[in-house]
Formats: sequence, structure tokens, C-alpha cells
Amino acid sequence: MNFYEANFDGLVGPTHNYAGLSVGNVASLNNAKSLSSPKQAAKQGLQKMQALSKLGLVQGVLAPQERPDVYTLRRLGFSGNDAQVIQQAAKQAPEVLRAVCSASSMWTANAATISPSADTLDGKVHFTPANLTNKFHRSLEPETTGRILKAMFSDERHFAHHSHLPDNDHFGDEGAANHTRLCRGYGDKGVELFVYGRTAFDQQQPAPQKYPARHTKEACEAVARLHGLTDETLVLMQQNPDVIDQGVFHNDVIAVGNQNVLFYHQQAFLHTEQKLAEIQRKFGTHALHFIEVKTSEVSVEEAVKTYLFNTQLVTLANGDMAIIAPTECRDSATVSAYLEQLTGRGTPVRQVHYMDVKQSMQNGGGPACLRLRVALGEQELAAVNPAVLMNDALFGRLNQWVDQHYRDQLTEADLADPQLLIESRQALDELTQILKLGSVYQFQR
Ligand SMILES: NCCC[C@H](NC(=O)CCC(=O)O)C(=O)O
Repeated sequence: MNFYEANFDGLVGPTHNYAGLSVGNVASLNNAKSLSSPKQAAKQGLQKMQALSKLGLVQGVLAPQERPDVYTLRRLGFSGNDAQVIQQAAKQAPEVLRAVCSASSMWTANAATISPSADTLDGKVHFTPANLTNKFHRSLEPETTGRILKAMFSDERHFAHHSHLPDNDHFGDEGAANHTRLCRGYGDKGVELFVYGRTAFDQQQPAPQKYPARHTKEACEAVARLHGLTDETLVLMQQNPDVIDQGVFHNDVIAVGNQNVLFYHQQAFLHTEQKLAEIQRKFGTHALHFIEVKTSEVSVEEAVKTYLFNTQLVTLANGDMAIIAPTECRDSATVSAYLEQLTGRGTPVRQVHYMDVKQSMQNGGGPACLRLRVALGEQELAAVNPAVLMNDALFGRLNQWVDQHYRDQLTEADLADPQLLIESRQALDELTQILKLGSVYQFQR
């Protein structure tokens, strides 16, 4: 049987904007209130999906969410019809309106944690949407995420869906941005690395001082339990709190893994040596490549600026691995030189492809943030809703859909325009037909 690792990228929603919502995420704060282009953002994302599909990879699309989230505004006491709710919020609580307008569901690495069937006790692919409790604007995502995932992976013979963890900082869960799977072939039992920023029930454990640790050890343990992972398929690691304080708000800003390669910065983890030994032991005797980037080669600051580690590490049909990097890496002399020499070092990493995802990068989301990985066997892939899988026809159709519905530019003032909600709902209603998702949005129910 053939096995694949499919990437499901978040389609950028019509309200993509820069609101400076993510304390601890340097790019989000630096670009707060800049002019955004939802149309360009969505098209950059589609280009990346198409490019990966052309490289021979299985590529899917994850639909965006309904924004502004007027249901949350109503829960917060704004009333009247939708237009009145939005206008009251714009006047009385502009910061709340900005948060409920965020198109942050585009970063689907944070949508959920997935364990492939080779790793789980019941032999099903397990999905747990991330609760994203640490950021208000992101905590609005998990319910709809769960509905969309169920509409894409509906076959209960293959797919098991869990509710997101309790909505509290003790179980703060950021999904696959803090989860990496190492394996031989995608269909072999793997080792799943869960990376956390702090231990919620033990304040004595190390934790960052300046910026929040969004993800807790307790959340990692809960997801591993839900997915039926045994101790032999699981490694829990703590992110180095010092790098969180330098803007590494998710582990995928400082490390990325694929099959038998773990590519990470020297300062990424706590107790690195001991943890790498545990990974090797659980991985078995098969060759495992730990590619460590030293601080002297690339500083943490440069890694955060260029997103060297927020790259996708993918396996091509001939077995070579390619790094899918943002153009910011090419524009840095240090990082591009590093990547150039890396491909000639005799590791499985042999190619680098640069992609322009600047609209997303300016909010702190690189190529890896934009995708959710799901390793699937042939039969499981055949059970995925085929309408969400990328091909030339879908690429053309979605570009046309973006052209028809998206604005070229969006400013903070535009978020108060009730017409934006009407436009977004029209766009999403049509999208659910294109992607054959059924009624996943609240306005359709
Ligand atoms: N994995 C990348 C996630 C980036 C995301 N940025 C944001 O939500 C910024 C939104 C804004 O500031 O408008 C975050 O920090 O969770």
C-alpha cells in the first residue's frame, strides 16, 4: 500500500488584516495596523498549494472561518441586527471588533493535532482541534475547525474526531505547530514529538518571563491520551523558555521534522541531548538525521526574522527532501548561504524552493504555519472528501472565486463596514459548494 503525507493549507479568508493581536509574535506586533491585501494573501496561499501539488505532493484546502464573528459580539452584549452589532462594537470596543475579524484560521498548523493510524491504538487517524486559549481572537476557532475537519474526513471507519481540550490556559493547546512526527515511511509507526512551553500545574518548572507560553505539558499529555499513543510512540519536550522570550511563540518557528530528519536550532529545546537520545531510542536503529543549526551559524533573531525553521520539509517522489522556504530566507545572506550548503551536506535534504507568502509572514505565519499535515494510507486518502484536494481545476476555480469576492485592500476602518460581513458570507456560502462541505458555518445553520 502507498502512504502519503498530505498538506492541508488554510485558504486565507476575506477579512485578512493586520491587527497586532498576538503578543509574543514579533511580526504581528510590528505590522499592526498596516494595510493588508486579502486578495493577494489568498492568492499567495493558493500559489503555494499549487506549487506543492506540482511537486507531486498531495495537497488539500482547509476552508476559512466566518468573520467578523457576530455571534461572539452578541455574547459580549452587543445587540440589534448584524450591522448594528458591528457598528456598536466599532464604536465602543474597537479592539474587540478587530479580534473577531481576524482571518487567523489561515494558519492551519494551529488548527489541530493529528496522529496517523500507524501510531494509534485503534488504527484510526485521530484529530483534536486546538483550543488556542492563549489568544482571544484564536480561541474563537476550534468549534468551526472541528466541523470543517469532520466534513473533510467524515468516514468513521478511518477517522476519529475529538472535541478540543477544556478552554482554559491550563490546557492551552496550539495544535500541530508544537507537534512533529518522525518516522521511516509514512505508513510505519512513528515517534510523535509534543513540545510545550510550560507546566501548568507546577509553577516551579521553567517558564518564559516576558512572553506567554501558549502550550502546556498537560495539553500534550491529554492529546496523546485521546489519540491512543503509547509511551514508545511519544516524546514530550520542553521548548527553551529563553527563545519564547525572543519571539519563538510556537515550536515550528525554531524546529521542523519530517520522516528521519529533525532540523532545529541549537537553542530550541531544554535538555536537548537527553531528549534526542530518547527520540533515537524510540525511533529504533534506523538512521536518524539531527540537523542542528548553531547560534554562530544563524542567530535566534535571524531565525525569527526569516522563518528558516517555519519551512516545510517534504519528501519528493524520488525520496529526496525539499525545504519549502519563505522568500524572506532567500533575502537574508546568512540564511540563504546556510540553506545552499545544507543541500550539499549528504543529508536527505537536497532542494530548496522559495515561496512568496509575505501577506501571511507579516502576521507571523510562514509556509509551515499555513499547512496541516495528515499522513494517510491509500484507503484513507480515498476516504477524504475529494472536493478539497488541489488540482488544476480547483486551483483555477478558487482563484476565480477570490477575484470575485475578495477586496484588494483592507484597513482597520473597513472592519466596521457591515458590508464586509455580507460579502464574506456570500463568498463562504459559495465556497462550501465548491469544496462540498455542507453547512459548516453558523450563518448556514
Ligand atoms: N502559526 C502562526 C500563527 C500566527 C498567528 N498570528 C496572528 O494571529 C496575528 C493576527 C494579527 O495580529 O492580526 C498567531 O500568532 O497565532
